Amino acid sequence: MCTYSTDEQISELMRRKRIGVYVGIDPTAASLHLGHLLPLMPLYWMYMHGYRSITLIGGATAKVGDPTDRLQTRPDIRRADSTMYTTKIHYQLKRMWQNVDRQATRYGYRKEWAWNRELVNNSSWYNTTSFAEVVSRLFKKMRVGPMLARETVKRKMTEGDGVSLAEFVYPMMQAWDFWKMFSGPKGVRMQIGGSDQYGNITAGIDAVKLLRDTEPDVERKLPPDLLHTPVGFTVPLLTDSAGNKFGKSAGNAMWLDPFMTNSFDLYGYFMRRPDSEVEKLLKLFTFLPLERINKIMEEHNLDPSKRRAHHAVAFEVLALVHSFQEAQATQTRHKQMFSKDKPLLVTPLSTGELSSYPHRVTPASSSLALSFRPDIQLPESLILGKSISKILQAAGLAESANDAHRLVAHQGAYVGGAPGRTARTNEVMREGEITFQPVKSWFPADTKNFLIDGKILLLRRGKHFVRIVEMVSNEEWEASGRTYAGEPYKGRLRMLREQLIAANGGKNPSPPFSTEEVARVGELIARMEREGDNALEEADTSKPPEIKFPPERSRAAQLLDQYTRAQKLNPHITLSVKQKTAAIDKVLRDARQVLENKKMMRDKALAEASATINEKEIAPSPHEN
Ligand SMILES: Nc1ncnc2c1ncn2[C@@H]1O[C@H](COP(=O)(O)OP(=O)(O)OP(=O)(O)O)[C@@H](O)[C@H]1O
Ligand SMILES: N[C@@H](Cc1ccc(O)cc1)C(=O)O
Repeated sequence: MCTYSTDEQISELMRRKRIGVYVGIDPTAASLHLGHLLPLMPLYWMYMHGYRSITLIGGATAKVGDPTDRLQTRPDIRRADSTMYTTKIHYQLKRMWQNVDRQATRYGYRKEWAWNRELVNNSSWYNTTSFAEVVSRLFKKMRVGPMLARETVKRKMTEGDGVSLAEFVYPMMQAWDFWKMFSGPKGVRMQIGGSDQYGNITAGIDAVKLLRDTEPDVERKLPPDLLHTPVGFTVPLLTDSAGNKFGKSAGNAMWLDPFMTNSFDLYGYFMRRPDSEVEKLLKLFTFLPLERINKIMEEHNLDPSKRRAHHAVAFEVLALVHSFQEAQATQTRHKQMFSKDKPLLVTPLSTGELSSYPHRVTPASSSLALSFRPDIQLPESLILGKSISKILQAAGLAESANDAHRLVAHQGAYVGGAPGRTARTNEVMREGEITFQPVKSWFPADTKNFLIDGKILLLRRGKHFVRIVEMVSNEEWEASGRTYAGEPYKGRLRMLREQLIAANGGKNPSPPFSTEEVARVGELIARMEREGDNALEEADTSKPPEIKFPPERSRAAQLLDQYTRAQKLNPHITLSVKQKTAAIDKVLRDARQVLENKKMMRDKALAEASATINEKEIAPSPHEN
């Protein structure tokens, strides 16, 4: 770790004052990634030791884009995307903060009054600070020479596509954030970042000192002593095997969004790390005390093939990023998959997977928040033509239209827009900032007043369940073959039934699907949603599951029963008809295989039985003669 103040100064500052500390992240992609955890871990540690800890979303800075270590200017982000990224990252950070509390309890830390955390967005001050203020307070005093001498600026100017004025002042925007939180009640004294942020953080420290020392308002002037000294530190960068920084720009990120990198793959990433790295990873990525890490390493070294240390780090990261239950479920699946006794064909649904289905909308459940897909698409005919209750239901935020009505009546649903306004008078929220107002019943035609960039609608149930709805044209929706909850003439039951029949050559399967088969369809569809068509291939390798036939009842009643179960397992299907049919087809093939095996076995058993009978008939009985 590298500090921009001596270690002694920093220790003394932290000993004498509960300083505020922050990590900033620009929402320039739809998710955080593993690399972000590295600066966040020391922030979390400081939180657990009573320092005011702040995660800052760079809603304003993202509009410029940090040029550090880049040769090409970042492409502009469309407003709709930037709203989506900001919202998603906001809720990811929020969920991780909740998990930090849970992990801290697991490790015996007791939450105290001093534990203080905050999630802020720099748009909140950039949208109100005047340009003249920044120019006169900061730009006027900053010297261009040292800024021009920065390696990253020189390289981009000579080897890259040049440096725009906005990019040139980017470090000053970051510095202004530092100053805002340094001089205000947050009392921020420290900024943490990856080692690529060294230049920005040191530039920030210089700027904060300058702003502190040139404060014109005597009432606000802070003394230049240790307690009012900005400091910073950087953490090493997480790199891939070729030494490239892990991140969005390099295109090698392991995303923390389970829909972008599923839990199984995230776990697998840690399982594949070389033995030489794993101890370091345990120290960087977990809250395990050092003695525990030493113990784990001792046990690991006794039999490295068991990869004990790898499992430990993978488990801890998943518990922090997703949830403890998800970590447990993924670990079980991983062990089953790679255990020496052959893998199960159907890995059990994890807690997260099971709770991902909107019929379980219970805002208190954390694992639901994990698998609750925040970004979805819905057609224009719904968004612009139907009531907000219908939209809430279709977005999976309400179980039924009635539930949605109740929700709206009790002001439990929110829509992204300017606070204090109504559907009639709403103004789109300020760029880079995410604000909500309670949903009130309004005419369907008014929903358009909440559309950001003409196509994004933000909806929220309670505090945590957010949906970023992208409105697509009706043609696109039809072509995708998707359905939404409550869509007229497209009940999932009806569609699934039609597809099952279609997959069976136009006839009702005979015998009808068993409960296990229907469950498998549901599971395969859920996995395909997350993993793509690979889910089918993976499941292909071992023997099909044992199928129990349902008791004799009317075939129609049984079918209906099974479709209902399938729907419950996965009512929010966003796969195309083709993909769903493929899943069903696969289950049918397996079922046929089982039937054939059973038939073969039955034939064999019959043949053996008849041979025995024949033998009996032929062999003379001991009593004969
Ligand atoms: N691979 C990584 N290892 C360590 N820290 C990282 C890594 N990637 C990002 N960070 C840190 O996370 C913080 C926020 O980074 P941010 O998302 O704003 O940019 P970024 O991920 O570096 O983006 P890009 O890849 O587009 O440059 C910074 O402190 C940055 O140094
Ligand atoms: N510049 C940082 C993000 C950041 C933005 C604003 C800040 O105040 C701090 C950090 C990065 O791109 O990695």
